[in-house]
Amino acid sequence: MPVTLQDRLAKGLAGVFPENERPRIGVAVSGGGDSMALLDLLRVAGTELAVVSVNHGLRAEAAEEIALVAEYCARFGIGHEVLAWGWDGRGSVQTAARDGRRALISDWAKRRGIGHVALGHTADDQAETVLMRLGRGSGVDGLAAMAPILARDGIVWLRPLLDVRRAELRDHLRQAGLVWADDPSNEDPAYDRIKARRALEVLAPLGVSVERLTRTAEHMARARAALDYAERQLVAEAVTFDAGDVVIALAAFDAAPEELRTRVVARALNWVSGQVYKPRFDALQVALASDKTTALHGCLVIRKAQTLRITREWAAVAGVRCDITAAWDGRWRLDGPGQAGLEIAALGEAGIAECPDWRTTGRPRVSVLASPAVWLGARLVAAPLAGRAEGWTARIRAGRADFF
Ligand SMILES: Nc1ncnc2c1ncn2[C@@H]1O[C@H](COP(=O)(O)OP(=O)(O)OP(=O)(O)O)[C@@H](O)[C@H]1O
Repeated sequence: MPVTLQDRLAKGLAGVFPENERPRIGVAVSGGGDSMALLDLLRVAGTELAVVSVNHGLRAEAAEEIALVAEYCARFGIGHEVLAWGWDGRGSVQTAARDGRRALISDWAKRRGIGHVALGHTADDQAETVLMRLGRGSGVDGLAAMAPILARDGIVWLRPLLDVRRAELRDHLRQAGLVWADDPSNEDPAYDRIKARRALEVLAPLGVSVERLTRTAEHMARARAALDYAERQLVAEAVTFDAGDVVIALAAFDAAPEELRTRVVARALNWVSGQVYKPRFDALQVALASDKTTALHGCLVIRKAQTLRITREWAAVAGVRCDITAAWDGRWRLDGPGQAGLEIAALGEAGIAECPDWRTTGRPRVSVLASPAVWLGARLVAAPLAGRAEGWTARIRAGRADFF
């Protein structure tokens, strides 16, 4: 029996939900061919759906394209919502639109109690992504390209059509007598994605194809899973958490391969700084090779005889101030005898001068300087991580639990 698109969709969704559970899922549909086909395939499969479209307000035709989605949903009695996005003029418009769409859709899903949202990315998108990333010199993570299942922004994103060719979805739409919109920017050679599409044709004599590049992505995803596994073992062996710092025991660390060492330190830098973007690889290599303290990614990497300590850089938090009830630097909460007007700010030079016992913490001075303290205006009230608690305690997100 031939394998149908329905079978391949089912394969793309295999294992996402427990056997007898078929919750309502969200589908992000632009009115383009890929997501319209995804919508139709999911509906025919009997999935309970809620559909969302985002109007980026960038092209006059967007409203008409979304009207196609609305018509489809009305015809089949499926709930459909349109969310509007506006550009604040910052950064690249494409990146801002994509990030904005992601945030709007995930918020929408959470509001509606929807845990999963399906996207219409195809094998062609995946292959183009691999090629673009090759062009940027990406490593294993980048070449693993788009994940079929990804928990992010508080929901799970699904890409059940990553194995299906764009042309097959167009055929499906034609056979089903459905209309879709072709976004004219999908032909604009100014975009990297379109350049990648053309490059694929040029590289065909070398044997490069969508099938082979998607296979590369799958292979890289497996390699990444193996690296994750090894990284967790190294963390279990070598990493401890000390008042918001990450401390790496060099005995176990130095014996590990370079790829694992850089991954662990990159993760530690993100955990301490709260940044989501990874530190630059070359800067990371410099920091790891140095026997001195290095500033990187809003942190200090401090090498001692037996340990590598990653601590918050005081300069990066010197201006960070918040109300006593808020999370300071995105990760610290302070509890104690409250009074009006208290704020949290870094201890800093002014504060440490008033904490004669800071050495009892056993932590380096630079780490203590960047620790959260309670202030009333310019007066230091308490410094729970610098030996001057005054009834205050400092809490941080769980260490090992959310390191990964
Ligand atoms: N404006 C939008 N509103 C809702 N979902 C969208 C929108 N744009 C993209 N998506 C979702 O993200 C997926 C990938 O979008 P992208 O623009 O990269 O691909 P595309 O090839 O243009 O897809 P499509 O043909 O479905 O628009 C789409 O398949 C769809 O699920």
